[in-house]
Amino acid sequence: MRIENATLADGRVVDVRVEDGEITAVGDVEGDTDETVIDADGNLLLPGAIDVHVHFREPGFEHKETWETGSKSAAAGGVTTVVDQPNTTPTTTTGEGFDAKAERAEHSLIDYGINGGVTPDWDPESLFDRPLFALGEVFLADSTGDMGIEADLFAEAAARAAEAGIPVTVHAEDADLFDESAIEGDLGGVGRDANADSWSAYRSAEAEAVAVERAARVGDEAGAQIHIAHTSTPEGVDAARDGGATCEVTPHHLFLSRDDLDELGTYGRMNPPLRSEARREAMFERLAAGKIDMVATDHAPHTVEEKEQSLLDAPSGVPGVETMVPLLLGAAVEGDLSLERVRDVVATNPADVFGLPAKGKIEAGADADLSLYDLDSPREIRGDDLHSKCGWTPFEGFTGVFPEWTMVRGEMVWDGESFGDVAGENVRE
Ligand SMILES: NC(=O)N[C@@H](CC(=O)O)C(=O)O
Ligand SMILES: [Zn+2]
Ligand SMILES: [Zn+2]
Repeated sequence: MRIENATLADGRVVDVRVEDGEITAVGDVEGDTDETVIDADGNLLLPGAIDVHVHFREPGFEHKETWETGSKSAAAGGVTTVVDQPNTTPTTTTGEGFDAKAERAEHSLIDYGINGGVTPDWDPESLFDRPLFALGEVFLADSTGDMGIEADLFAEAAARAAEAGIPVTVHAEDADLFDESAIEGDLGGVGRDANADSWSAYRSAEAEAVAVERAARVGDEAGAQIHIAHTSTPEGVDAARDGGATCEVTPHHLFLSRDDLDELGTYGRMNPPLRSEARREAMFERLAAGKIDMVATDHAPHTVEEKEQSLLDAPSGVPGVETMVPLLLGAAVEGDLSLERVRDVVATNPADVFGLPAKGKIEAGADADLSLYDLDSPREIRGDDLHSKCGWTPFEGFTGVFPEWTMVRGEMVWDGESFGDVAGENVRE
């Protein structure tokens, strides 16, 4: 197969040859009359995005998402590799738990990694026996699934991960610094009528910075590679960098703030919570300046029915895997971010940090995980148009640039209208 006349993020206009699922040449590629030709029409060709933080909910919560619906949503948003988190039922904290998830993951249309989690009753021996992507997300405070652990168990987990040579992804919030008084009294009605700003006051910014600092220090002492999940504050990002850890930011912490909670209500409840507009801007600046390693979505779908409850009863989390690249490209079109930066934070850097040499780049020898974008055709984001099972988005009405098509290892998984019959593979096997 030959992709003709594609513009890369660095501005080069090239042809790309794809053979047996791999990129074999980039540049002026000799024409071959026998092969399939895809005309890129001068549009932007990006390496498939790698989202190292999704919750595809299977096994256990198939009413929220499945590997099939989650991976379709990802593909339609230009994501070709995802990493799933352990707060499913059973939890991915034992070899058996891993196997149960691996069986479901065979329904994925895109490539994937499976993280192993830590709970007091985990079984590190059998868990580390499996092809883990990373240890994580390790919850230092309770979130969906109530998998928060104590300090000594975290230290033990970091030591074991160091021994096994795998990174540790940490959900860093310190529950001792949560402000319980913020969630007392009248928190409004259900759904969009709830006072979700209380959630942001409750799970304080300080609780993140302190936990990040500790995670980096404990990881350093254990000799473990620490990656901080969903940093939501500039203080958290700076603490990660100072402590020698890498970090990710979610699209919702880049594009939404406490100012949006009036409208979002419980649909804007997530952990860590939305922050002030000033902190959101500071996060965006750090991303643009190369101080945040990657964007990862923390795609955490819950149904409308579940969100239509009081602030304390509605579960935490928002979907996002399909809108990550579209929103970032929308920002690039506005001049807020360079295209190379978008490429780096969604593909190149996650591949580097997590050791995926065949992924995240457009060059000979890499997997042909690719997406094509027409930057002249941004469109309005609407929950109804997206493919997650949950059926809603916190970015309703925002503008995004969606892919014309997406391929995984040379196979068309999304052609802009329908999904191909592609079998995703575990990137660690
Ligand atoms: N982020 C969230 O608010 N929720 C996530 C769990 C998590 O990542 O903390 C979920 O699984 O629903
Ligand atoms: Zn988390
Ligand atoms: Zn998460």
